[in-house]
Amino acid sequence: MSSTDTIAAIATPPGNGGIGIVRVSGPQVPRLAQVLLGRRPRARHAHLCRFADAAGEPIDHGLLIHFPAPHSFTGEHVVELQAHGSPVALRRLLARVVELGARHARPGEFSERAFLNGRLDLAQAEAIADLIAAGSEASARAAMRSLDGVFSQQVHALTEATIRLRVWIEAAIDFPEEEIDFLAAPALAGGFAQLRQQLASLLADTRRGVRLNDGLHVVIVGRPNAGKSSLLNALAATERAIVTDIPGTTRDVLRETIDIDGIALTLVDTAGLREAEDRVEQEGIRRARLELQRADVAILVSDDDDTDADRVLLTGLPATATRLLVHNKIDRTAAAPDRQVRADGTHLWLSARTGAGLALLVAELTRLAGQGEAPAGSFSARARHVAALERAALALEAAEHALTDARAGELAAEELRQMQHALGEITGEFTSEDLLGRIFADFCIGK
Ligand SMILES: Nc1nc2c(ncn2[C@@H]2O[C@H](COP(=O)(O)OP(=O)(O)OP(=O)(O)O)[C@@H](O)[C@H]2O)c(=O)[nH]1
Ligand SMILES: [K+]
Ligand SMILES: [Mg+2]
Repeated sequence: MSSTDTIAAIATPPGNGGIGIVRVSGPQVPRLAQVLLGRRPRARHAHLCRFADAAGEPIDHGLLIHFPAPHSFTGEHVVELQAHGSPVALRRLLARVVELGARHARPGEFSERAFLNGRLDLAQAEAIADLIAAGSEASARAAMRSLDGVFSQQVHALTEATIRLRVWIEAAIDFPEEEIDFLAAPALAGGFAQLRQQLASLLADTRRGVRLNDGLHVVIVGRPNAGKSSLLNALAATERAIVTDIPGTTRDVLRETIDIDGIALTLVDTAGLREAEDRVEQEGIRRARLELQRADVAILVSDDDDTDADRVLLTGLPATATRLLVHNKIDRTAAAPDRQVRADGTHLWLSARTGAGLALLVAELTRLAGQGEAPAGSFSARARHVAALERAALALEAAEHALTDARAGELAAEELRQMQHALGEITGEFTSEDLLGRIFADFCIGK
């Protein structure tokens, strides 16, 4: 699949720097490079070049490197123009390239072409964006492993195993008159068990990969005035959130990222939960509940003034999140900092105002972040990969049921086909334009 148009973009970040690069990809590149250089460039050779506009007026001096198709990042003809990192000069250089027949690239369009030309699969392309966006060393290492194909290889191995099982079942359906009933063979049950285990292990690694990538999502909720914003400020050691003694002070969702042991932790402060009359506050409460659904860790802050209301809030916490129940303002009662693990979650007694007991909470968060601590070989992943693996797990379960409960071989084979499809969505063997559009739109321009 090769594109008919040629794309161009400034590939270096905006601002002034030592070097800036204009990248161009597509069929017009050989002609365009020849015009810029004044002769045919040699492949992968750094030519010193005087870049000039149509009238011959110099734009900058720099290097021109031609990567002929298919040995380039995109798999197409690519030329890189390395100039000085002057935004004005780079814009002029880009304008010159556009004048010569290229068009402005959309965000992620180079990577999209690399994917469409089979230079890398979809999970690898996503890893490029994740590497660029990595906020910690752990996440950068993990993204690099995904870019190297560590994650994709495991998905492929699982796909292969799925296909083997499917072929077995389809063969058994096609030859029902065989002496042996292949659908009841112990080897088949063994194959299912192995596949199930392989999938579960990949799902666990992928979930950790998402956490490495996105960090831990910690959402702070509670009644108005419980001290949620005070707690965010104390943890982040900033005066990020407004704190007043007026209930309903926080109305929007506030985020602050902190780093614990190389894992990024996103702290989210939310509007106090209550029956609000005010429309703005109601909207804040709605957003707070939405945030809660995405939480890895939910911190329910209370000041023990209305324990009935807190009990109601406790039942509203999502089952998927780890619960920490913070009893704030111990300075008012002179109680000592404490930690107790109870049936409904881990309880902590502290004071956001004086900082007493705050270390207990930090230790708790460190422990939770540490669970995501990457063993050697961890790769980065995205929520969409987890969703695909979960769909694969459902299909696998259905296939096994179809076979053991109803001996419905055709149904089982169909479910395994669904499973294979779900796995193929991760690496991009099966995609929709819509999905590709969404993925690459989040990339930077020039990548
Ligand atoms: N004594 C004492 N007061 C505290 C403590 N933490 C917060 N407060 C006070 O409690 C009041 C409310 O604090 P906020 O942090 O604004 O509470 P909130 O939960 O964010 O409130 P809303 O945003 O209105 O829902 C303020 O007057 C704080 O100074 C604490 O540990 N001890
Ligand atoms: K308040
Ligand atoms: Mg607040």
